[in-house]
Amino acid sequence: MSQYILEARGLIKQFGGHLAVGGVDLRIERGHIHALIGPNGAGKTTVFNLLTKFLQPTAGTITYRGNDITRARAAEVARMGIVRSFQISAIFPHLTVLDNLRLALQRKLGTALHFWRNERSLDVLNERAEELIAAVGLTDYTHAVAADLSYGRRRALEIATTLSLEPELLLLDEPMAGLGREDIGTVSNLIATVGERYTVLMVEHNLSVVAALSNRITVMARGKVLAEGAYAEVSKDPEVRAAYMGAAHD
Ligand SMILES: Nc1ncnc2c1ncn2[C@@H]1O[C@H](COP(=O)(O)OP(=O)(O)OP(=O)(O)O)[C@@H](O)[C@H]1O
Repeated sequence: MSQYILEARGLIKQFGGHLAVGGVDLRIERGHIHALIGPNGAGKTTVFNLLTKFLQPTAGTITYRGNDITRARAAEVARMGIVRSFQISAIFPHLTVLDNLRLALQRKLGTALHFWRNERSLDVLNERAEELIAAVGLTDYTHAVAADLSYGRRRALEIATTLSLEPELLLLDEPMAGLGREDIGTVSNLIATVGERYTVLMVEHNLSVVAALSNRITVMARGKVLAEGAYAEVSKDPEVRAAYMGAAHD
């Protein structure tokens, strides 16, 4: 078994005449929290869209657990265990935390019509929902309505609904976006915990969070990979500093 759960080679995405991703190689090691960073417009979201098959690459290959998924469909790769948070795991604001989880689990089982007839399967569902709620630290909020939760707890709920799909590779799209300082600490700790069980690839602009959480980072600028490695090394790279970190820290 390769140490890399996902490998992208020579990824290119052209939008009309615009080269959004211009030949990106990316390797995600199993068990790592890997961050994809770079200034606005670098191509990070486009890479996420290519990996999750929301977009088809103009050229290049993507291999997941040794399988070529370059031409696979989004639903297929999700079933294979590449699950993206925040875009697809919409939560229902008027439902409780428990009901959001039950719904997410029910969707996954695809037994919407028959499910509620069988009380035992309902119990199994409740048990799993409660496990997931505990895993993201929301047990005290099990019966709270999602809309009443703080932003940080809502994000925790989003992570729980994503985990309900049993991912192997979890893609987090700017998990700190819109959070206040206190919530950043909570969600950051949660990602660290989640990272003990799952491989994580995250796009994140908050460099302190990236520095604290990531085993490895890839820096993109203008559609290309500028550098890759541990945060401590990469953050010293003059080219990276000039393109991104220097600008962010000055
Ligand atoms: N659907 C599209 N059609 C045309 N151009 C696009 C499309 N999606 C992205 N682009 C362009 O591709 C480039 C890369 O965009 P992308 O959103 O991937 O960058 P990003 O690194 O995620 O930026 P940000 O940090 O601001 O989210 C940008 O110039 C953007 O305008």
